[in-house]
Amino acid sequence: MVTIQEIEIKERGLLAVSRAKELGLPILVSEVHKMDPVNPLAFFNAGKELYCGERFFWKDPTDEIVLVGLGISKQIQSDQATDRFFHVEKEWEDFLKNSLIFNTYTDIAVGPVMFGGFSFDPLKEKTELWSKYADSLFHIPKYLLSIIKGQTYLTTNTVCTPHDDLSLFSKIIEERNLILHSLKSFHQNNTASLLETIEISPDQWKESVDEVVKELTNGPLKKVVLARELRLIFDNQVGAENVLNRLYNQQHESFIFAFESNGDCFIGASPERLVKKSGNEIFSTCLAGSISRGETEQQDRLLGEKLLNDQKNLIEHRYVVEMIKEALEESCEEIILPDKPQLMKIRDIQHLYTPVIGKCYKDTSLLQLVERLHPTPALGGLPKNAAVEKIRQVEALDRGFYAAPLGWADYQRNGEFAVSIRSGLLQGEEASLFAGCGVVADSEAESEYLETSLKFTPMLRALGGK
Ligand SMILES: C=C(O[C@H]1C=CC=C(C(=O)O)[C@@H]1O)C(=O)O
Ligand SMILES: [Mg+2]
Repeated sequence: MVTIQEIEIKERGLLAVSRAKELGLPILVSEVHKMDPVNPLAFFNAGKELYCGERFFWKDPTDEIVLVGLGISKQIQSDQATDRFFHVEKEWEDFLKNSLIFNTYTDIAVGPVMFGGFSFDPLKEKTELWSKYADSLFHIPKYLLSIIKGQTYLTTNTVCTPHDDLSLFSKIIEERNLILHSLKSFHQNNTASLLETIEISPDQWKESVDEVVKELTNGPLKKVVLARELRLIFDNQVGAENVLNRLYNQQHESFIFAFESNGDCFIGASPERLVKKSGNEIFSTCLAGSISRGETEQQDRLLGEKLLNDQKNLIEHRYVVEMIKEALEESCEEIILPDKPQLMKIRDIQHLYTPVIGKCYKDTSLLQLVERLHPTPALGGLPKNAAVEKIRQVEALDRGFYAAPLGWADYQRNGEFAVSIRSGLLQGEEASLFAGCGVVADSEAESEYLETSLKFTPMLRALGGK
């Protein structure tokens, strides 16, 4: 268990109270403690009573970084479309400016960390579906569990206003003890059964693929990613912890994420990194081009070989590589990427995959990189702006946070964003699942339709529908 140095916390509290009064501003006090190992799912679950609707979960594919946040000590949110990445970064940096950070550890992703993301397209008309998520939305949690390369840390973030006194810190100690004492291992309880699965306008979607294919043949558009929705109806509230637990066990090779906001939960298992920044090292992923897994080892290998040699999929992939390379070249003094894609095999699907690494210039920020990259042609298309406009016009779906950057940034300018695909939005007794595919001049509506069906599988299974 964590050694809770209550006296120390109160001393720090005094310092914060006097600083907040002196500056007339809210002050963040952030403290990091090392802990014995904690099951991250149990930590998420421990917040069910006190912090339901204010939790997040993140795990990268290698388990190097696992983050679980409970409560909201500060929220950064806006529906502003212009310069949205810049504004989030500015608010984050301003918030950190006067903070008191007590962190003696060198690992990344401990101390003040913001978690959240952006909508796919802030200019698309918002529907009721995504009314609980602002176009830019980040939470700095009250309690952050960070498991970094197997080491466990607990960060406690307290925002102290000029009107607060020391009692604020006594309350925090009490609350924290409550969470730590309620950490018991998580047991799956299946309270919601699937009643109905509704495909949202599949014929209309196929028609839009045909329409886009015609345009692609005549240029200048080269690729447009089109997405659709599957709506699931249950007999009871769908518990985020149950779905998360299943994704964690069933899709462990992916980024696993959950992000609650105002009672809804955006959740998924994405295989695709947008960008990671650790110091000045940059990692990105080109992922586009898909085929199913085989039933036998041999069939699986043949399918993989077919994908590696398939012109339509190679083109779909090449557009992504070209764009990511170009975007990163602007910010990096050096980038390295293989000249041919390899296969990424995950539970239900295999993809063409090209990893990219780079070294960015000293003054490059993570959100600048996110802005340059989003959306890559794996989610938007090529050319970028024309493709996003086309999606805005022809796609019936309100994508919200689907296919958009979701991730974390720490106070030392490190962070990672995945592209939130293979995802769904839990809303009480309903869930909306999203899947899209890269439409190029050689695309056929029926096979793109089947590809999107395959991409629903991981979320469907986690929701008990497979
Ligand atoms: C847009 C999605 O997948 C993208 C990522 C990998 C492969 C893709 C494809 O082959 O079409 C898509 O570009 C999705 O899963 O919703
Ligand atoms: Mg595809």
